[in-house]
Amino acid sequence: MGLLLFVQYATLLLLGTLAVAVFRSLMKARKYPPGPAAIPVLGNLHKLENDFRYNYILEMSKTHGDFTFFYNPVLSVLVLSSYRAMQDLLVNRGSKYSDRPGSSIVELMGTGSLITEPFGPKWKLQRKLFHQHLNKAALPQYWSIAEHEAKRCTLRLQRDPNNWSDELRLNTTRVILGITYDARDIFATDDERALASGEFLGHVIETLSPGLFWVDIFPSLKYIPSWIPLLGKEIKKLSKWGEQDRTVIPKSFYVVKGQKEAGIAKPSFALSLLEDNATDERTMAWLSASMYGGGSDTIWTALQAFLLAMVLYPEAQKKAQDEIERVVGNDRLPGMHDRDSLPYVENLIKEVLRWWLLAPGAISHRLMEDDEYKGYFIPKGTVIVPSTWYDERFRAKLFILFLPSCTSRCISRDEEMYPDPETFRPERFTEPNADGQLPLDPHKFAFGVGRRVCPGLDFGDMVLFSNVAIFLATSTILKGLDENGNEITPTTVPIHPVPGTLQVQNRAAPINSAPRH
Ligand code: HEM
Repeated sequence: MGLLLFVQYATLLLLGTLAVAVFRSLMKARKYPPGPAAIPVLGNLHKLENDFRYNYILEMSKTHGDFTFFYNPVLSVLVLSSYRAMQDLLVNRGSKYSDRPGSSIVELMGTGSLITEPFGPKWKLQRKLFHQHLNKAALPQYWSIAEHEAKRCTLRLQRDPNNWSDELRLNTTRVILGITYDARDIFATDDERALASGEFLGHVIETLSPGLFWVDIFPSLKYIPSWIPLLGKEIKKLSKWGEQDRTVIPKSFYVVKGQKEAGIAKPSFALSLLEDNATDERTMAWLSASMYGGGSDTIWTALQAFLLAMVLYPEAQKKAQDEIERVVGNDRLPGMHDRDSLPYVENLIKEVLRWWLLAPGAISHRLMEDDEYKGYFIPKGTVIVPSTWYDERFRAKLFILFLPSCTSRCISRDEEMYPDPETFRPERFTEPNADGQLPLDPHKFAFGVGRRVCPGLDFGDMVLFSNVAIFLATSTILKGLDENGNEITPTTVPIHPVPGTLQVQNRAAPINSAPRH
């Protein structure tokens, strides 16, 4: 071995030893929250990549308690596994824990949305505008559109249950784009506006997956020329997404603006923003786009979960149908005014939210300053994951990343709170535990916790009720049959059952009758 080579090896060895020593002293000096064992330099975040599965995190939370820390020198992740930890950090320390990852990506793409907006005054204003239109008192104006679409969807499902997933998708798209832009002329899921909104949502989701992009970790990389291998490719991809979204997404908003100027605009969220001159036009356009971003996939998924639960748990379906028949009768459809008189249906909706909620809107937060919790140090910039469920779409490319998909999966499987948690049982919400407490209403976590809690909660819940009540009053969903006449039992994972696995039968209330308002 030449002298030069020897010196090189020796230097490397020295640097390595130094790195390990620095790492060890850092880990010692700072008492990080519990997590799997860390290795020098990489920390332990790489463990998530190996087996970032719901079970793995559940396992971790059993070992480490309410929170598990995945350390890495450039990006750490704190997974919150209990409602208590979420309350402590996201609610009680909301001013520190309400930022989002991904802001440098959004900046690079030149897009926007309430979902990705960094915590601050601009975010606050947008929340206020959202709230003005989607608060509880504002909801009655949307009842008829939600019910109309629920009836339309049910009718189409009765005619062709094979297409159920697309029909539910179309239903939520028409409701959301309907209230946002009065765009009700969407008749298929491949409508340009629906497709563009769906793609935009996909981009938002990826943007929010912490560490999926290097530029999110090192924002100055955005200046890297696109011809540089690997990193340049990332910049190119994000720039292309940005261009695509910027070209298509604001279009619907400007259609409404044109209609307003021509005096032919019908009431919509976008029109109200324009009439109130609520903020600058660009922000209004992206804020309107956030409606679809936040509301479409979430309601769609909850409705799929509802159908799946009805197929797998026919006794729950029957009980809900009996209640509707008893309270509402068979001459008309159930409406929002009936809601308080339908406790079983109400609990069924809670159970849907608990049992299977894949909320792509379940979004991680970013800690804005160093913090200490229960004696542990949590560094500024740590990504806070108030949920612990894996979804393929959020899979990270690099050893440092991943993301959650659902705020509720772990809490929803808390056996103390929800005994036999994998079973769908609406009755559980009427059964007090040994301390006389009823189980936590899943609305309290399925829509997020803290200052960034879903601003579409009441609206989304209203759309869910309309669909569930109208569907159950008019239809029964059954397992489909294979070519030999044998029942097909859809699986719960993945959530989407294959077309052909369901049958929908007409029943009781006539679909064309009106709900009572
Ligand atoms: C079943 C229906 C829905 C579920 C389960 C759901 C769930 C969620 C969750 C878990 C979050 C993240 C909260 C957090 O970061 O802590 C969220 C955020 C959000 N949701 Fe929803 N959502 C639903 C419906 C809707 C609807 C109908 C809209 C709009 C019309 C909407 C708009 C939003 C927006 C804009 C955000 C981001 C808020 C922010 O970052 O400040 N969501 N949602």
